[in-house]
This record gives sequence, C-alpha cells and structure tokens, in this order.
Amino acid sequence: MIERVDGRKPLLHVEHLGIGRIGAGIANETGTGSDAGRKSEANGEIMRNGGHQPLLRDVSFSVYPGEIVALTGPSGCGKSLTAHAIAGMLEPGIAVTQGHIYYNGEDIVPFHERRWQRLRREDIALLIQQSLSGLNPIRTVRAQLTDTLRLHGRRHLPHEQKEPGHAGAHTAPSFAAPQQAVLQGALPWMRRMISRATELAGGRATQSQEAYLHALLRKVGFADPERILSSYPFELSGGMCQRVLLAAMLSSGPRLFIADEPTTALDVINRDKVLALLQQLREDFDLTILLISHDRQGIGRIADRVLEMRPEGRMHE
Ligand SMILES: Nc1ncnc2c1ncn2[C@@H]1O[C@H](COP(=O)(O)OP(=O)(O)OP(=O)(O)O)[C@@H](O)[C@H]1O
Repeated sequence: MIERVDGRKPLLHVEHLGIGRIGAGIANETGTGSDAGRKSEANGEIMRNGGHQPLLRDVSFSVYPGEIVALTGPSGCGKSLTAHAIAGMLEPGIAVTQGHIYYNGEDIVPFHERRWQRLRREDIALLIQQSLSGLNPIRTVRAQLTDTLRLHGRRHLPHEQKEPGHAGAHTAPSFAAPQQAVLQGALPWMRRMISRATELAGGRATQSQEAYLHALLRKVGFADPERILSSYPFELSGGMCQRVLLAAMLSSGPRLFIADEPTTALDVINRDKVLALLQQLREDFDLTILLISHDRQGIGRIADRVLEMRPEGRMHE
C-alpha cells in the first residue's frame, strides 16, 4: 500500500523487501573444514527458506520527491543490497525473494533487463565505490563524457523545469580555486540544445556539447573544466574521478540518485565538500537522493530523514 504524505506520492516505495542468495549456487559448492561447516549451515537455512539463503528480510520505507534520505545501519545489514535491488543491479545468484519496489507508483521488481536498462538510463542512477573502475584509463574525460551524452542525449527530461535564473539554482561548493560563474539554471536548456545538435551532427562532438560539459563540470566543483576534459583518469585524484563520475551520471538527467558510501575513501574536508555538493545538486538538478553512509555526523547535516536498518536487514519506517 503506497502511502501519501501531505498529498504527495513517494517517488520510491520499498515494501517488505527480502533479498536472498539463491540455493543452487551454494548447494553445488563443496568445501572442507570450517568453510564446509559454514556452507552446510547456509544450506540448512536455504532448505528452511524454500531454496534461498536470506540476506535481507523485511525492509520497508518511502522516499518522497526532492528528499535526501539517508540509509544507515551496521555493516552487513543489507544497505548495499537494497541499493542494488532498487537499481536492478543485484549480482547473479542474488535475487529479490519477497516484497515490492515501487518507482513512481510502478512495481519494478518484475521488470525484464531491457526495462531495467531504460530505467537506469533515464531515471535511476547508482553511484558505488566500484563505479570508479568504470572510467576507462586510456580515454580522456572528454571522450568518455561525450559518449555518455550521446547515449542519453536524445531524451526529453520532464523534470528539468527550472528556467534560467531560477532562485533555487546555485553553483557547487568550490573544491579548488574560486569558480567561474555558471549560468544559473541553464543546464536543462543547454542539454536539450545538445541533444538536437548532436543529432544534427550525426554523433560528432559539437560546440554546444562542449559548453554543456564545461557547465556540468563546474556544477560538480571544477574551476578549470578544460583541464579536466583533456585529462586521462589516471592524471586525476580519486576525489576528482569521483566528481567526473558524478557529472557523467547527472548528464543522463536521473530523478533518483542513489549514492552508496560516496565519502568513505575521502578525508574529512573532502567528505564535507561531497556532502555539500550532493545537497547543492539536489537543488540544481531536482534530484531525489538516497544516501547510504556510516558517517552519521555528515548525513545528520544534509539528510531530511535518517533510516536505520537493523542487522539482517529488518526495517519498517
Ligand atoms: N554477492 C554476495 N554473495 C553472498 N552474500 C552477499 C553478497 N553480497 C552481499 N552479501 C551479504 O549480504 C549481506 C548484506 O550485505 P551488504 O553489502 O548489503 O551490507 P551493507 O549493509 O551494505 O554493509 P557495509 O556497511 O559493510 O557496506 C552481508 O551479510 C553480505 O555478506
């Protein structure tokens, strides 16, 4: 049952979600010593649970449009699994075993891969630590971001409503030198222009595409976008690569942005800056954010609500 709050419908509603490891993968394994003991324990649990080993048991929560909701809880309680399930990116052998995930009112659990791909292309972006390895080390940031724009460029973004000069649009917190001013709220407009221009240019990079990438990189806190665009990922720090990824993900115009431990690899100063940046990006891109983090202090500052998962993933709001 999807509950409305103040007449608003949740963008994301997770209902009695259970995730498990499907039995065949374990039942076929053999082992020795304590390892074999653990497996036989797991197999016992699988038998009791009709062919799967439960990893997450009963999780329910809602996220409303425009919110930043933080998901926290002890290590291993299933936060990342929940995030992966919402993005349709559970590993082979791991599956949703019960419950529903409603995105914009539609249960997305039964989706086939094609629909998941579309959802990930158009609506839901998942940033995980391993995403960094998705950057190709031997291609410039420009080449990679241009490819991303080509992939997503033709889509109309219904939620990009802010007009230039919208009061809610701001620049990102500065990570290096003071930033050059960005045309407030102009990104959605530029994005539409690029889509059209890319189409007309038959896929070649265009001037407006360049301008959009510059604006996008400024939004994620780069004072000198040209230098970043001409760089190879190995020439950038981990924090810089993370912001390039953030830019790549935002270029597809997602509505729901899930960030799984976006600050773990960063020092305190950069951690605060990334959190401030997320808060800013929510305004600039009309994002709804699900933030998974152990950093209670940090999430306490930026989240509208903090949800606490219990061990073995039991949680009801
Ligand atoms: N691919 C997998 N195969 C088997 N078990 C898995 C797999 N991925 C996760 N698990 C198990 O599922 C449970 C939940 O893992 P998950 O990574 O979601 O926890 P988490 O709350 O995100 O932990 P952390 O805060 O340490 O990142 C853990 O017991 C973990 O060992």
